[in-house]
Amino acid sequence: MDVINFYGYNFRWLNLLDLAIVIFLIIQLYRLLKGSLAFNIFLGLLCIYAAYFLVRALKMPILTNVLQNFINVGLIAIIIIFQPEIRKFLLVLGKKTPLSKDSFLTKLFLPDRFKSYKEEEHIINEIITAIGHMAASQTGALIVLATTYRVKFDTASSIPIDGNVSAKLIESIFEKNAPLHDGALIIVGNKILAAKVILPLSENPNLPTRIGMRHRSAVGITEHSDNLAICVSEERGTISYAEDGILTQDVSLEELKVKLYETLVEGL
Ligand SMILES: Nc1ncnc2c1ncn2[C@@H]1O[C@H](COP(=O)(O)OP(=O)(O)OP(=O)(O)O)[C@@H](O)[C@H]1O
Repeated sequence: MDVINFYGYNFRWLNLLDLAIVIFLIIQLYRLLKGSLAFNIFLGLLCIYAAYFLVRALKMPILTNVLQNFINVGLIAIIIIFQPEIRKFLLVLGKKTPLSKDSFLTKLFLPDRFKSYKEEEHIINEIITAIGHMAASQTGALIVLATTYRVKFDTASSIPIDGNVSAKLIESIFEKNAPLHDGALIIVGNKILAAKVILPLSENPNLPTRIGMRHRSAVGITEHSDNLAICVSEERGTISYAEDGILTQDVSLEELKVKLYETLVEGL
């Protein structure tokens, strides 16, 4: 009953489900890796798997043996090589579980679901004021808002601040001749944690070629962690933000405000 006959081959429904799940996982992996350097490694691994099945079907014992051993050791290599991508995949998966912070169940049963968001609104207003002034005066800036996970950065080159978020403080840090204006400013909760932070540069070859290091590092810091990075271009005075490795350029202050609400208020 549960066996299907297809051109003389017998399949069970579970075999089809098995195949569908594998195809689904390969498509998800493809979407996750597309555009990154890891994508070429992924294609290389797929070729090795295809070669393995081919030589096995052709009954070539030595090559089958060699490729089989390579695949066995390869599993550990895959975990090491794809560690950032696996992290990102699990992060996305975790966001969609019934107990994640933005799930319906969590919002329903969270004891402080009616709390007011005065503090977050204050932070948003201060950031928007600073970004507005810096965009108008074409002052280059890069701000990272670390949301769920503590952002990891090179503490050796950065300067710890630990000050309350305020427009004046942000603007004075990015003042063109100020000693801390280079690099990124990190905000965690209601605190400016550090300035002059060097961020990892994105290696995504699909980013627009005209963007420089500031925008590329904004993308880089959001590729493997749950952060929002905001840039003001010194060259053009435009505002952009990066999230999940995607750069949205030339946004208005209103659009940025909506994004900040989504990140700091709705994401709670
Ligand atoms: N890895 C990095 N991490 C943080 N900030 C960086 C990094 N690399 C460069 N920057 C910042 O970017 C500035 C240089 O920006 P660059 O002109 O290359 O980029 P851009 O994206 O074209 O920005 P803009 O439009 O403001 O010119 C540097 O002065 C420094 O403050």
